[in-house]
Amino acid sequence: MAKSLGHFSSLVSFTKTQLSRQCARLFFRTSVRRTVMRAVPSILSPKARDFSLPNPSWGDEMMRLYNHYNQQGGVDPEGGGEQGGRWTRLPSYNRSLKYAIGGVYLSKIIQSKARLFTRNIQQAGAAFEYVVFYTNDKQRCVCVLQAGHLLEGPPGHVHGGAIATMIDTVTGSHASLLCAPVMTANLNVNYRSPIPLGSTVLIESTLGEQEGRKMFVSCKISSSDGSKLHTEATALFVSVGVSHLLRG
Ligand SMILES: CCCCCCCC/C=C\CCCCCCCC(=O)SCCNC(=O)CCNC(=O)[C@H](O)C(C)(C)COP(=O)(O)OP(=O)(O)OC[C@H]1O[C@@H](n2cnc3c(N)ncnc32)[C@H](O)[C@@H]1OP(=O)(O)O
Repeated sequence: MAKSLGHFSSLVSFTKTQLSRQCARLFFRTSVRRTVMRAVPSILSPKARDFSLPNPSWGDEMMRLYNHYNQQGGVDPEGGGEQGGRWTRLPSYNRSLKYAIGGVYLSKIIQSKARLFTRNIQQAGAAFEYVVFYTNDKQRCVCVLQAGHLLEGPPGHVHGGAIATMIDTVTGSHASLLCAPVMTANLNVNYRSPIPLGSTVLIESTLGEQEGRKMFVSCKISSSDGSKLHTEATALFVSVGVSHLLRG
């Protein structure tokens, strides 16, 4: 940690203008894919905790579904063939914006106490316990969510804002796989049936049309056995340049 802080501190002296200029140059020089790959080692530092791995708070259903999707080369039960049918787990940390843009960090965010909204509660199992998997062709993502007791809205059920948060997170992570960074431009949610607090549900995200910087993603939440539809949603993500994030 001290080592990485030392690394960041050498960048702290960047002015906003200098940083914006450098980021813009780097953004155009490198492809987004390469940018993301360069960021991966810093995200995957040995000291960072991956929150999408099992912990003792995970119930039987959460574990069952985790094991189902996590099996190496596990095949999607709905088919999809070799190409789209295998699932890969997406690691998850408590900082979303450790974006390293060709080695230049967003220092004003790094210096803050910012934490990823869905990963900021210490007590395991109290809030959002989830893991996201994506297919090889990146057309689909599935999230297994166990909704903890701190997410209560209506008595005994999950708060609608918490549901929207998870939809934004899953569809946003999905869009980020294809073109990071992205921002949510539009999110439409239809709540069909309440989600019992403590239950485990499946959040499925499907990539729709892509038009330039725009990515349309649809999403549904169903009970873990698929028998009940809880929520349907559509989202629009717009890919942005790093300078957009620095605008403040
Ligand atoms: C190393 C990195 C690794 C990466 C991997 C990360 C892993 C993932 C990690 C953790 C996952 C967490 C995932 C969480 C995800 C959460 C995301 C959020 O919650 S974002 C916060 C809420 N959103 C905002 O605050 C946006 C505010 N709005 C804006 O900033 C702008 O309006 C923006 C960027 C959306 C668009 O602004 P413009 O100036 O860039 O572009 P313009 O020209 O306005 O729009 C572009 C196109 O989009 C359409 N558009 C824009 N907004 C629209 C809207 N609301 N409805 C319909 N169309 C819209 C426009 O009509 C235009 O379309 P035409 O190109 O003309 O066809």
